[in-house]
Parts: sequence; structure tokens; C-alpha cells
Amino acid sequence: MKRNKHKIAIVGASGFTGSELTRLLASHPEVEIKHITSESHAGKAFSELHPQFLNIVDLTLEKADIIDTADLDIIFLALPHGVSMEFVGRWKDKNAKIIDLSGDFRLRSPAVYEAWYQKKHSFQEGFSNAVYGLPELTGEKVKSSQLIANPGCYPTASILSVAPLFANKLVENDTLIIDAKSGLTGAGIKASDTTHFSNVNENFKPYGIGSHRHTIEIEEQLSTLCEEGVTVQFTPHLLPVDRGILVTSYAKPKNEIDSEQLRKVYDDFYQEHPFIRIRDKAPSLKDVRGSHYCDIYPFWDSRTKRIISIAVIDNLLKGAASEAVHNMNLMLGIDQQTGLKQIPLKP
Ligand SMILES: NC(=O)C1=CN([C@@H]2O[C@H](COP(=O)(O)OP(=O)(O)OC[C@H]3O[C@@H](n4cnc5c(N)ncnc54)[C@H](OP(=O)(O)O)[C@@H]3O)[C@@H](O)[C@H]2O)C=CC1
Ligand SMILES: CC(=O)N[C@@H](CCC(=O)OP(=O)(O)O)C(=O)O
Repeated sequence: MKRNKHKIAIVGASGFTGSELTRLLASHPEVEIKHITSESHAGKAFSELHPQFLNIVDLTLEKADIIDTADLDIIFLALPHGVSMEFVGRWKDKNAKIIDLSGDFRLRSPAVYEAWYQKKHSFQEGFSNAVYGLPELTGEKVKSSQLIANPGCYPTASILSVAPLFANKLVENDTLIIDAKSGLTGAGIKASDTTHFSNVNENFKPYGIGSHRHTIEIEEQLSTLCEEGVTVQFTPHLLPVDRGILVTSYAKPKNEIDSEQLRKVYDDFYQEHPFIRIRDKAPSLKDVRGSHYCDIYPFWDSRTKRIISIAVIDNLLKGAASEAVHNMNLMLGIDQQTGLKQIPLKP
């Protein structure tokens, strides 16, 4: 007997993560895309806006507030922070589960959100049932959740790079430094001075020094893991590439460790997690580009007595769209790898 597919909508499908979601979900065997939305391109065929989808996804883009949510199982919100919260509030009594790709429900409380995002939160009740959806750490909670706060791209790579160390309470909690680099698609589809070709091409720069909102997201998740307060020095940089994030994390262990012990800590922690690959050498962006993998290389520097951990992800996939699909698979109770077996695209 033919099984009914789960019905989904992608709100914000014209943007970078929304179109990656559409690409993944169009060939996902268990779902059917019922609605895709855009405010500024409503009425156009999706394939007119993104010609790579011609004859594959020709659905018409609709305005978000007119879509019929009654028969939907899952709604993905690929919207800017500050906008997502409005839709979560509006659809709170609907049957559909929501996976929000923005930062609106990732933090512990509205007060923390307002301090770091410098923005009032208009749907504060949402915090009580939102689950931070990083499957390798919170997968069990994700399964029964109604509202997923999909992690930020930098936090995904950063947290995964050191989670085994914090979960095993191996490092001093105030010694973590994360040096992170992202490709330009992390900044969204709208052009700006920062993303202007001549400001990015053959250039490289840090930003958000000491104040980037992902700092608190990383601190909160690592604090939960080790059950103590964690502070992190987090510095993001803009790389002149389309996609990819590479983070280099440094921390001082409480007790001396050796390379073999360190490797075993990572292998054991990620043993059951097929999308984490522990590497013998430093990974590069193209080792994971176009895929849901996160590659991690842990290194013990016996001279400086520091642990260095290098992690790479595709910001639009493991850092956003494929992470959202992974969360959806867990929420639907289907094999977590469904629709996520893309092999990295290299060169
Ligand atoms: N890019 C990345 O690597 C990552 C992004 N994220 C987060 O995911 C979310 C989406 O990011 P991204 O795809 O890069 O963003 P984009 O800027 O590329 O796309 C934003 C989308 O939101 C829609 N939109 C904007 N304002 C409104 C509104 N008021 N009402 C309804 N729709 C609106 C836009 O539609 P329209 O066609 O009308 O302009 C567009 O489809 C953001 O919260 C971002 O922080 C998370 C992890 C990684
Ligand atoms: C390169 C770049 O600009 N990256 C974005 C982060 C993208 C992301 O994950 O943002 P959210 O947490 O808001 O979802 C930034 O630094 O603001």
C-alpha cells in the first residue's frame, strides 16, 4: 500500500537556506512540499527565481500569511531573526510542528535574547517549549518537540568541535578560544557593503569581536554539557568563498592528556553519529561542501599543553538546511539519515 507523505511548507524559500531546504526536500522520499513562500517574489514560479530548479520545482511562491497551514505536518521558517518569532506566535495553535532556522528561540530566556540581539522578543512563551536542535547532542529531545530552534552555523561547528571535551569535563571552562571563518552565504542573500565583491574578493577580515551573538549560544550549550558556567572568546571572520565554515578551537585541559587518549574521547563520543567524521589530519572546507558532514580533527599540543580542535561544515547545510532536515527526520520518527546522504562536492 502506498504511504501518505508528510506535508511540509518552507517559509522564506527565496533565500539561501530556504532554497537549500527546497533542494533537499524536493528529493526527500518521505515528504511532499505543499507551499513555498516569498514576500518580494510572490506569484513567481520558484524555478523562475532559481533556474537550477527548472522542471524539478516549478511551484509558485506564495505570501507567507496566506498559506493554508491546516493540513501541514512540518513548517520550516527560513526567515531573519525578529521575523520568525512573529510566525511562531501566529501559528502556535496549529497542528504543524515548526523548525525555526533563525536565532529567535535558541537562547535560554527572553532576557538573554534581548541582551544579545538588542531586540524585543514578541513571543516570549515560545521559549518554554523550544528545543535546541543539534541532533548529536539533543536528538532525544528533538524527537518529541513541537518547536525546534535550529542552531546557528558558527555554533554548530564550534560546539561540535569541543563537545566531547566539555561533556567529559576535561578542560578548564574559562580557557576556550574559538577562531572561526565563514563563507559569504552565511550573511544571507541580500547584498550589502560587507558582501560587495570588491570588499570581499582577495580580502579577509574579522568582525563582531567580543560581541557576536553566537558567543552566548555556544556558551549556553557548552555550559549545559558540563553542568558549569563556560566562557568563550569567539571571533568570526569573513572568508572570500561561497560556503563553508572552519573553526579552530583551543582549550587547556584540567590534566595532561596524550594524543591517543584525546582521539579516543572523540571517537567514543561520536560513535553513534554517522555525520561526524573524526579525521587524522586537518580537514578543509571542500571536504564537506554540499554535504551534511562535520569533519573534526582533535590535536594535543604537548609543547603548549593545549588541545586544538579543528572542525569544518557547510554553513548552508550542516549549519542550517540539512540540520533542519535531520531534525525533521527525528521528529517524524524516520531513519535519521533519510535524504541526507549527499557526498561532499570536491573540487
Ligand atoms: N545563511 C546561513 O548560512 C545561515 C542562516 N541561518 C539563519 O536562517 C535564517 C535564514 O537565513 P538565510 O536563508 O541566509 O536568509 P536570506 O536573507 O537569504 O533569506 C531570508 C528569507 O526571508 C524572507 N523574508 C524576509 N523578511 C520577511 C518578512 N518580513 N516576512 C516574510 N518573509 C520574509 C525573504 O523573502 P523575500 O523573498 O520576501 O525577501 C527570504 O526568503 C536567518 O535567520 C539566518 O540567520 C542559520 C544558519 C546558517
Ligand atoms: C558570514 C556571516 O555573516 N554569518 C552570519 C551568521 C549566520 C547565522 O548562522 O546566523 P543566525 O545565528 O542569525 O542564524 C553572521 O555572522 O551574522
